[in-house]
Amino acid sequence: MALRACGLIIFRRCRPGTPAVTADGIEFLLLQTSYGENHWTPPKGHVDPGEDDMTTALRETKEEAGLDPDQIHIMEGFCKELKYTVRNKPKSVIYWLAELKNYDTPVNLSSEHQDFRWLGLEEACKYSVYEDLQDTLKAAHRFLLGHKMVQR
Ligand SMILES: Nc1nc2c(ncn2[C@@H]2O[C@H](COP(=O)(O)OP(=O)(O)OP(=O)(O)OP(=O)(O)OC[C@H]3O[C@@H](n4cnc5c(=O)[nH]c(N)nc54)[C@H](O)[C@@H]3O)[C@@H](O)[C@H]2O)c(=O)[nH]1
Repeated sequence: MALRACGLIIFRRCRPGTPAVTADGIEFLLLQTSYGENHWTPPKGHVDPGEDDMTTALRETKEEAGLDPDQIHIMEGFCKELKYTVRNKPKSVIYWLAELKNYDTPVNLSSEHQDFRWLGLEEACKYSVYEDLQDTLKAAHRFLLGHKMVQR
């Protein structure tokens, strides 16, 4: 059976009236593992037995980034599944998209990660290296640009 993991692509938008760090004001959160290849991904992790996918995504976001469900807003209509192979086993990762409500909310890492960055799309794609994750970030970015009118 395929390994299954779920997570959240967390983004934040610059505060109105302050200079944007990126051209469009959108920044994505990536975490760097403290083990293995020290790779960068959004917060995510394995689904525990009996756990539903969204519960996993929220739990891992809390454990890995220190962000509570009430500090983020899940964007309706965006969900992507990535399929890749880890140690010769198929793995499926489901990502939803979530906005950090307050730009200044601090990120608190667990021992599983050694660093984090808020990055514009171009930089986020450089850090994430995997083509499928890059495509997912680009899709999330396109989705957000289409949602400009409902910016909260
Ligand atoms: N010491 C040590 N310990 C480890 C290691 N490994 C795990 N632990 C322990 O496991 C716990 C983590 O548990 P959770 O948090 O529940 O799970 P996940 O978040 O799912 O975490 P993983 O890191 O297992 O899974 P991936 O991120 O999927 O990376 C696996 C490989 O897949 C590739 N890869 C990654 N992302 C993409 C992508 O988007 N696209 C593509 N195409 N490929 C991608 C890349 O080649 C990468 O090397 C930790 O606490 C550790 O104790 C390790 O090597 N050494």
